[in-house]
Amino acid sequence: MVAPHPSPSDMPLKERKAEARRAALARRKGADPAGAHGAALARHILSRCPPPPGALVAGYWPMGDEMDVRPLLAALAERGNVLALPVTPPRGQPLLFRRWRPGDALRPGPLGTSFPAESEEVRPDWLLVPLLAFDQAGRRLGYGGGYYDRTLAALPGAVAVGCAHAVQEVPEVPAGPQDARLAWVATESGVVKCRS
Ligand SMILES: Nc1nc2c(c(=O)[nH]1)N(C=O)[C@@H](CNc1ccc(C(=O)N[C@@H](CCC(=O)O)C(=O)O)cc1)CN2
Ligand SMILES: Nc1ncnc2c1ncn2[C@@H]1O[C@H](COP(=O)(O)OP(=O)(O)OP(=O)(O)O)[C@@H](O)[C@H]1O
Repeated sequence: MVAPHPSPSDMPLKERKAEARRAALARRKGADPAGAHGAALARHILSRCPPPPGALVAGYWPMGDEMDVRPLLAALAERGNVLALPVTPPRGQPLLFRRWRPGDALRPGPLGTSFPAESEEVRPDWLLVPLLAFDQAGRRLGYGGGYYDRTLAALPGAVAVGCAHAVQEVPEVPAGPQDARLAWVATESGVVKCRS
C-alpha cells in the first residue's frame, strides 16, 4: 500500500516553519515598489494605536524588503517618545536594546542588521516587531533565530506591534507554545487588533 501524502499539519513544526519562511520571503519581494508603505504605516499607528506619551519604544532598522518603520520612528521622536534599537546577541539569548535618536550612528551587526554604536541599554515597553508572515491571531514568523520570542517572553506587559506589508498576511502561521503573539499588526492598509 502506498503511504498517504502527509498533510501539512503532520509535518514537524520546524519543517512547516521553514516552508512558510521560503514562501513568505518570495511573497514579500518587491512589496513596496514606490517606497510609500512606511509613511502609510506611520499614519495608521499614530491614529489607531499610538504608544502612550511616556512609552519607551523599540523599533528596528529595516533590512531588505522589510516594512520601513523609519517614518514612524521620526514621528515618535518628534512626539517625545524615547526610542531604542535592538542589538543582536549570540543565538539563544534575548535581544538587547540601546537608546537611539534619529540621526545617531549605527554599526553593522550579524545578518545585515545595524545597531546603535554606543548608548545606554534600556528596557522597552512598546515594540515594533519585524516579521516574514503574520495572521489575524497575531502569530508571527521571523527569520528563525527565536530572538523576538525570547525577548517578548522576558518583557511581560510590553506591547508588541508587528509591522509588515499587507501581502505578508497568511491564513495561519505555523506556531507552537513558545511563539510570542503580537497585540497588533500594522500594515500600509491599516491596523489589526489581534484576537487574544
Ligand atoms: N531589521 C531587523 N532587525 C532585527 C531582526 C529582524 O528580523 N529585522 N531580528 C529578528 O529577530 C533580530 C536579528 N535577527 C537575526 C536572526 C538570525 C540571524 C542569523 O541567522 N545569524 C547567523 C549568522 C548570519 C550571518 O552573519 O550572515 C547565525 O547566527 O548563524 C541573525 C540575526 C534583531 N534585529
Ligand atoms: N521563549 C523561548 N525560549 C527558548 N527558546 C525559544 C523561545 N522561543 C523560541 N525558541 C527557540 O528558538 C528557535 C527559533 O524559533 P522560531 O523559529 O520561532 O524563530 P522566529 O520567531 O521565526 O525568529 P525571530 O524571532 O528571531 O525573528 C526554535 O528552536 C525555538 O524553539
